[in-house]
Amino acid sequence: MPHKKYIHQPTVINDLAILIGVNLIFLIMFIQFDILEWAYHFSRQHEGLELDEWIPLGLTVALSLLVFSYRRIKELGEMAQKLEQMSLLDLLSGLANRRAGQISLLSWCERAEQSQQAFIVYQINIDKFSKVNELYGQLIGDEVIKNVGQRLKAKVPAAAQLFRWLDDNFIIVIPLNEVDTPNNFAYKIQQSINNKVMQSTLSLSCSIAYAVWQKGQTANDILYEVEDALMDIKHRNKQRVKSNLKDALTAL
Ligand SMILES: Nc1nc2c(ncn2[C@@H]2O[C@H](COP(=O)(O)OP(=O)(O)OP(=O)(O)O)[C@@H](O)[C@H]2O)c(=O)[nH]1
Repeated sequence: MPHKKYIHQPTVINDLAILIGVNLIFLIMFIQFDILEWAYHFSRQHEGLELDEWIPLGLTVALSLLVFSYRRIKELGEMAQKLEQMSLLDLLSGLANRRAGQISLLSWCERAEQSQQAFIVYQINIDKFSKVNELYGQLIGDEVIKNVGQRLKAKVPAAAQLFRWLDDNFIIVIPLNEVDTPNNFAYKIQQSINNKVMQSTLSLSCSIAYAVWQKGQTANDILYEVEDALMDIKHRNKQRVKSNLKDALTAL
């Protein structure tokens, strides 16, 4: 059975109210005009119409339609659930996508605000990825993205989350207490990517920026911060790690 969030509650309440109202009117009519008694006599007087067969048949058809509708509603709910899951997945890498990340970051900020437990957002960008496409073709480029995604996944602990953000960018959100030092974690990630890819001659490197959540920061604030840091190192130099660590630690 799909989760109740996939059932549109206001229309359910509306429809139930209408059904109850209509059935109450029928009930009053049945009592007022002795409908069953009348139907019984009518069917006796008009044996040829076979009403004693048609009426029970009508009831079983109504019951069947009820079961049929219930099963279709259930199917629709399950489909909505699957569509929602698909809308949160990046089809190429199989990782959670940017939409999932944006939704999830809101909860990270909310939880951090309540518990004062900081977290870190890392943004990882493959250096000169467009060259991979140019030299080896888009399909190999796709394989590289998948491969990098798998390497990152292997480095991400259960308490953290990994997203394919955009193009050749990935985001990792991790509680601050899950890393020995934020820089070390960044270097570990960098090492796992700065390698030959898929046993080929193709070698990759990446740039990483990170921002430590500070009290009062919204999801957008921290995303701007990490993106800004990444742009900065991309413009200056590749294969670097940049962060707001000093500011964040003093603010905690
Ligand atoms: N094969 C493949 N390529 C993609 C995909 N998504 C984005 N790209 C390509 O990734 C490239 C991203 O390149 P850019 O962000 O411009 O820069 P870059 O070449 O990585 O250079 P720097 O970021 O400056 O190091 C573009 O050429 C996009 O066409 C994808 O899903 N598959």
